[in-house]
Amino acid sequence: MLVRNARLADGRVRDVRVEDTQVTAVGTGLDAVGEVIDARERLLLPGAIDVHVHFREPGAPHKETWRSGSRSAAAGGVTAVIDQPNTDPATTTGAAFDQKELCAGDSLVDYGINGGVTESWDPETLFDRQLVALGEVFLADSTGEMGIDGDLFEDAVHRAVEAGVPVTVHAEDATRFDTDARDAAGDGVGKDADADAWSAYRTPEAEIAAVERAVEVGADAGAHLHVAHTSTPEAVDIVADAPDRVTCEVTPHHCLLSRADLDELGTFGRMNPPLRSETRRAALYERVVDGRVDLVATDHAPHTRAEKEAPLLAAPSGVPGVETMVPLLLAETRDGPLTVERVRDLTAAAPAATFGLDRKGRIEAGMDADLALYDVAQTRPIDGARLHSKCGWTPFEGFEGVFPEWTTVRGDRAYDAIMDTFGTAAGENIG
Ligand SMILES: NC(=O)N[C@@H](CC(=O)O)C(=O)O
Ligand SMILES: [Zn+2]
Ligand SMILES: [Zn+2]
Repeated sequence: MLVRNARLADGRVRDVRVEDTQVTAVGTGLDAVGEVIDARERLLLPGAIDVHVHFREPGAPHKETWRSGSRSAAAGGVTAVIDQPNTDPATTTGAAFDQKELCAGDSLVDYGINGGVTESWDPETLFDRQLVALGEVFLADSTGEMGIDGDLFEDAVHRAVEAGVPVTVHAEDATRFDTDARDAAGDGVGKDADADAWSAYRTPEAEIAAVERAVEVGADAGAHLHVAHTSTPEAVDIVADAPDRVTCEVTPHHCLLSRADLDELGTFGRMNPPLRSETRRAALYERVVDGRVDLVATDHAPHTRAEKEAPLLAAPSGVPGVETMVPLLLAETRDGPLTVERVRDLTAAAPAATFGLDRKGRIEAGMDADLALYDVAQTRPIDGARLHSKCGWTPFEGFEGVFPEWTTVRGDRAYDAIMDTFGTAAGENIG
């Protein structure tokens, strides 16, 4: 196929030739091969790589399956995902890894699988598999109750260094949570709940202290340490001041939502780490814009509406996001502070570089033909009912988004917006 006259993120207008699974040329006036797609006035981006998703299989297919989650990804311009280990069973042994890999066979997009750490993990068999990273390693309980203590964390980091894999960490220190604030939560349900109590409970200091400690452990061990879903500017600054092999990600929800939105969101806005003050949100987003933050990832954590329609302390933590990440960020290039190049780097080039995915993240000859085409002039309000995740809702209801016209995974059409249809191609393990 030949994508003719596409605008690339840096503003150049180029033809992009795709043969079989790869981009074979980027240039002007290229000879046609196969189908020719007129991409004039359209933006062509490398498929985004979401390094932090929870696709829920095995264990909770009523929340999400590899099929539904990967459709949601493709419809949002995401062509590869990395799945986290808090499934059931947790991905803490070789056998559990194999079980997840079977489920991931249903994925429409490429995928990596991370390995998890609990008291009962089996590092021997786990490191025998093709992990992308160890993690997210939970330093405090979140969905799946996989919080571990400091000694086990140090041990796990050392083993990861021996195995040559990065460590992704969920950094919150539960000893610094404000349990009185949690216990003061009323019994309102769903949108009527006092969800701000969750933000008061899981304090900024709990994240800052845990990131400080994790970075120390990682640096001492010579690890590649990646801090998941950093939600405070202070934590980003600790990572930015650490050696090069310490990296961090920030989610769209921590950039675009704050405690001020919790009246509206109620328990649908409960997640870990929680939404922060408007002041911290703005300072965090500033760091995403100026390059102190390495990359954006969604922490796509779907739970059903019925599960979220509960009192604050009974509702599960987490929000979906894999389908809305690139659309929201591209909308922010129209009237917000981001440039299209920065969006490309945050969602594709940097995730690929951080996790060593050599054939992904850039549009160049020899790279996988993971592509998404956008008309940045066209935004539409995000509507939870039209998204493809099983959960059927979004914390970004009504926000403007720039959605892809189509997405390809290694040269195959994975998503076509005109008919809202999906391809049949199978995603591959990139671990
Ligand atoms: N972020 C969340 O609030 N929840 C995540 C787990 C996690 O990333 O902590 C989930 O799996 O539901
Ligand atoms: Zn987490
Ligand atoms: Zn997560």
